[in-house]
Amino acid sequence: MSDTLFTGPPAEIAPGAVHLPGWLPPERQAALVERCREWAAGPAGMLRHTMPRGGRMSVAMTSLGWFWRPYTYERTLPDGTPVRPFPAELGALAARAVEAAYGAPPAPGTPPYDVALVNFYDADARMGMHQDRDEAALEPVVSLSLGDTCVFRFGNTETRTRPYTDVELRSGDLFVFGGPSRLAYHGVPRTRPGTAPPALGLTGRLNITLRASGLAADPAP
Ligand SMILES: O=C(O)CCC(=O)C(=O)O
Ligand SMILES: [Fe+2]
Repeated sequence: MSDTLFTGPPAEIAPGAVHLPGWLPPERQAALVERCREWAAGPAGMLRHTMPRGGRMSVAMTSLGWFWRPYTYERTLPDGTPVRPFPAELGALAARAVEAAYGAPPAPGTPPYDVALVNFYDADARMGMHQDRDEAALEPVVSLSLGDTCVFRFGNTETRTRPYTDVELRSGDLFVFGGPSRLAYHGVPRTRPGTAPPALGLTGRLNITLRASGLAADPAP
């Protein structure tokens, strides 16, 4: 099947929420999967976080730039080890993604993209409806999907429930949500195991979100 079958024009799913199918070419997808393998190796590793009420997330994740755990960003890992730095290549990717979604790159002087969450979904992993609201900045969230297709549920800012739109996110798809949709509830009710492009050598789904934390890199002591 042609990879270009799924490339298409940007689709506005909600005001400020844009889906760009097949935005990342296959060779860039493969390179990014390799980078994810490096990032997953440490020092934080892929963690399935425990939620405040005791449940364990089914998605395994690591973060770059800042250490995310429910529901905060920290400058170091729990044992004091520095967090793996946010790679410059991801900052450049975020800027290109914002431009592709909205027609203009992030304005000069806006809070920089400085944190990436790398999420891994095995066949059983899901992510419940939530808002991305641990950031102190409201720059758009940039989301890249690799590997298995998933159902991405994109809702509204008021409730975890309807109205929402289910979108299939395939390997290479870009989804950007900002502006009036920046705090919309969203989640991943399921993936479609075995749908990853074979050339990626990936069993499961990776999702990378790029965000501006809005947090000071070197807060005053
Ligand atoms: O896996 C996805 O597509 C969504 C991930 C997500 O919502 C998050 O990391 O906050
Ligand atoms: Fe999210």
